[in-house]
Amino acid sequence: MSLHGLLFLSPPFPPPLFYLRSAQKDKPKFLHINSRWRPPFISSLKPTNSIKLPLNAQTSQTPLSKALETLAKLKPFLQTNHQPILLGWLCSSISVFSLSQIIPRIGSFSSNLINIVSISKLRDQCLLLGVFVLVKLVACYWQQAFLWEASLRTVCQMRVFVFETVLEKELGFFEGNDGVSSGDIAYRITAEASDVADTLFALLNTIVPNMLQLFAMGTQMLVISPSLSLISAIMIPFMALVIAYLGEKLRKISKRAHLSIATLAAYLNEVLPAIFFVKANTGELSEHARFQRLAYTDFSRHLAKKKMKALIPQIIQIIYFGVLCVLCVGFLVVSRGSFDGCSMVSFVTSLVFLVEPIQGVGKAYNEFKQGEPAIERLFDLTRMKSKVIEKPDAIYLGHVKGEVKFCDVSFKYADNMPLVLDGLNLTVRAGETIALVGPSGGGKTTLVKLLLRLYEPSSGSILIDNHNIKSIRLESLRRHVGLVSQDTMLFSRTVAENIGYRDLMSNIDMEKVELAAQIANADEFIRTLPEGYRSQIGPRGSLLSGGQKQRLAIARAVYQVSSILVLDEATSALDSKSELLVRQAVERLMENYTVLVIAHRLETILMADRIFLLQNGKLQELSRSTFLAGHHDSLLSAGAAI
Ligand SMILES: Nc1ncnc2c1ncn2[C@@H]1O[C@H](COP(=O)(O)OP(=O)(O)OP(=O)(O)O)[C@@H](O)[C@H]1O
Repeated sequence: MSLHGLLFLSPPFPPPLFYLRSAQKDKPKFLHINSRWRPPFISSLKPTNSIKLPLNAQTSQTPLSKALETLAKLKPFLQTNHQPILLGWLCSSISVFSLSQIIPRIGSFSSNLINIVSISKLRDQCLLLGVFVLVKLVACYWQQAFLWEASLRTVCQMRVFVFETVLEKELGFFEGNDGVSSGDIAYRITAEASDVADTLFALLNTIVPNMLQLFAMGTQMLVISPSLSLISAIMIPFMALVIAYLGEKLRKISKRAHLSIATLAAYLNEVLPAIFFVKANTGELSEHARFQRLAYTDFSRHLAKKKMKALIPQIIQIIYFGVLCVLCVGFLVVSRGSFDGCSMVSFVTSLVFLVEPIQGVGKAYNEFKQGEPAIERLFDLTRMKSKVIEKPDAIYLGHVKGEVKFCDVSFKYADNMPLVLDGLNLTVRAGETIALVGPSGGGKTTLVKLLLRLYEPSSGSILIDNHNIKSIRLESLRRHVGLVSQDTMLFSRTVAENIGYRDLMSNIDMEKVELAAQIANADEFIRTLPEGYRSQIGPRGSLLSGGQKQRLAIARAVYQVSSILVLDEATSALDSKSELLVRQAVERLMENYTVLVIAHRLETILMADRIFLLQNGKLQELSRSTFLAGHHDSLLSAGAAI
């Protein structure tokens, strides 16, 4: 496996809102970069790591405990946004109050209109009615505006929190050891988080206004007929049971729909970046068939979800009105004569207005059940603690000479997997260059991952200048170990931003950028680009040639002023001129750094001070003559890294 995996899900370049874990680890803060747009709430976003989530739930839960657990996850985020929520609810009570004033006024206004009372009285009534209508409309607008702000802000904070947690995960999480593909992660944080915003809005926009209406209409019914109100009230727990049952069904169907769309997104994420390969191998037909299958699965699952959503309100209405009619008719027959027609009309009118909020609550509950899988899947990403943990007393290394020691290092990717490295020992002196060769799958890349502390060794230790890397701050360690990976990971940014990637959050030093480019033999071609160092290089550096990409990657490693460089030499063949330029750049690096090179070219191997063969988890030093005499050919036939 190549180093491609190391950067497979590299963080995207700063979005408008960017969360920085600064050098002072305990003081995270939000920064805004290159963005004119600034959401009004952003200044009040709380640092996300101040949010404490409840512990994850256990298996075998009832729907209610599951719902409560989901709400508990949202609670800390909602609490930080209590202000717009309360303002929204205040507006909703003003709106309900206005409605309660409008309805009787419309009645008396229309009767006055028919009976032609004085014009001035009609005008006053009309004005008052107009004021209440206006207040209701304005309150209704602000209710929705505040509640949308609360929902979207909550989701924005959740996204930042989840992304921060995802970034802190060890590499294994992204390499699929936990079964989550990068496309799936992206889908959860983008589209599914938007679903959560809709769910939150539905909940917040329903609870208080509907409760108020329920209360107002319930009081009116109680005044008209307490016994008939009691009969109607009996229906509520029964209806709650029906709604809960159907809601649980909807949750399961929604979860399947979420999974199918996430699979579709993950598939596209995998196949579109590989379109070059697909076309070169005329794979369009098979990819089309695969996409069609996935799209059809998604279609059928979403259709099932929509049908269920449409069915639920109908079932609720049929049951509610059916049972209520039977009960009311029975009551009227029993209490014949004691209930006049006018009271009956008022009672039924109130009942109709009472059913509306009950249905609203049912709808909101179903929205919640529909959004619950999205919330679960989003927070699932925050589970599983990284095994690579920075010690609280980890030290910051200002300068290192560059001596690297592997002491008895063993490693396997999972308990049920074979050892990739088996009691490996290696000492690289400061300033020395060693070439690592060996058969494909021999563990060369794994060795590098351990040095960068992207994984933890199963046993043994790795030292840099006699400091165990476990006792060094991760940021400091990775600043001292520069990496030029086989698959040069470049981003859709300018040349300067790609070279000065380390300093994107502060100021990129242009002098250093140019110097690094000169060392990497890249300066010349960069100056021929339309805007020089400010030229955009396209997605993944698509506007550059293979050799130019490699030199840019080398320049990036040089820029970071590492003492130790890991070079995973690209296997892709370059034309002889490009190859010479890259080799010259590598030679320059070898003069100033401790270099571990996973070498694929004979010239590079021969440039190294020492050559090591990594095979069956063990390391064996080869003299130049031994290598040339025997191993060169045998390694080539075994598909080795030369
Ligand atoms: N994330 C992973 N999870 C499980 N196994 C892995 C993972 N990454 C690599 N392996 C396995 O570990 C072994 C060593 O892989 P590694 O990538 O270190 O080899 P390599 O020597 O760099 O190979 P190549 O020269 O082909 O790039 C291989 O058998 C590989 O299948």
